[in-house]
Amino acid sequence: MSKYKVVLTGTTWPEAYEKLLEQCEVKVWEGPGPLPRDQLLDWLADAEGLFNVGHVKVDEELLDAAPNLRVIAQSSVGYDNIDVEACTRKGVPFGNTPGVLVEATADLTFGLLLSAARRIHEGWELVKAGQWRTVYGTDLYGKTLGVVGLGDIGSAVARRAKACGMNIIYHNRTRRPNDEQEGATYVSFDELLTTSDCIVCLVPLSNHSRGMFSKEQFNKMKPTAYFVNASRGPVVDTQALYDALQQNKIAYAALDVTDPEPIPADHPLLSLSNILITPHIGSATYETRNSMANLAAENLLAGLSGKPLPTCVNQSVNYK
Ligand SMILES: NC(=O)C1=CN([C@@H]2O[C@H](COP(=O)(O)OP(=O)(O)OC[C@H]3O[C@@H](n4cnc5c(N)ncnc54)[C@H](O)[C@@H]3O)[C@@H](O)[C@H]2O)C=CC1
Ligand SMILES: O=C(O)C(=O)CO
Repeated sequence: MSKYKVVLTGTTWPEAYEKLLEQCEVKVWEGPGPLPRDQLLDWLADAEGLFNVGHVKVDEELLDAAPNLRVIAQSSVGYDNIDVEACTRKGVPFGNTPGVLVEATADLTFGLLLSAARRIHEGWELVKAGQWRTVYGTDLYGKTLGVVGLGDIGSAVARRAKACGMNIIYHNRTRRPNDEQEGATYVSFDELLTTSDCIVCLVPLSNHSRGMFSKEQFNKMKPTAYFVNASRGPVVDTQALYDALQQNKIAYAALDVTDPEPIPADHPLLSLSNILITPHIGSATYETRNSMANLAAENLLAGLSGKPLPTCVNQSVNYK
């Protein structure tokens, strides 16, 4: 039987790659740097499957350059880089990787909050500089955590925070009865902003959420507030965040995602003392990234063989 023609926008994990090689003839971009757009479009001319390792933009242009494309699989749960409506219109199922990365991302997100609150990273820098002195932070115990975007990951963060004695409030597009049974309280966005001691953002990037944290929102927060963003950088107005931190409108920010991303070393945010930034590593554990790649490979191989994708975003084209 002839092998399926598949394009990988970058290298993936060995276990998943071996699974693909069993059934696919692959073109994989191994660098240096990101896959050039013209090279990708050229490779897609006869491709039946696209395995999107990063967040390469999938739009009309790309879909028109890939007339034989039967499935797109992405090794991430967020898919703001994918024009899902266009994929659906062209009958191309798209699979992401929900679920498998929840605990790892929740660990990192809560770890950012804890490190910011207790200045763990600052203490380590001082020790390395030969300065053994106390660095004061703030308790999490008894404080109010406001989660904006209480979905799979947000709920896992809330579980961690509850175990640390925090009170949980949330604002969401959908109510979460199970989380409310566990003690979370639904509030308006404004009430969350004005009453939270710590705020964690875990919403998908969309036309609704883009820029949802801007000057108006930071001005409503407590001057003692800790702000954590592990969703997508453009959910936050970066200039507004810089101003809020620089003018002490909020106490501290901890980000795993930025806008722009990667953030340049000379960016003004990096000159501030009340911020901590990690390079989009929420799901970056060996176990989790391997699981994500395996699930993406399952999605791709299912689509190539005309079977429903295990985790398909546009279900209307998942069952042809
Ligand atoms: N930093 C990292 O490495 C990672 C970041 N992420 C980001 O986290 C996001 C959330 O992932 P999951 O929890 O798996 O998704 P999810 O779909 O389970 O939860 C998202 C929640 O946000 C809510 N929501 C959507 N728009 C909203 C808005 N405008 N205002 C308030 N709530 C809103 C939804 O109702 C939903 O409950 C992903 O879309 C991705 O952007 C995900 C994994 C890793
Ligand atoms: O899964 C996602 O959406 C990420 O950001 C990377 O894990």
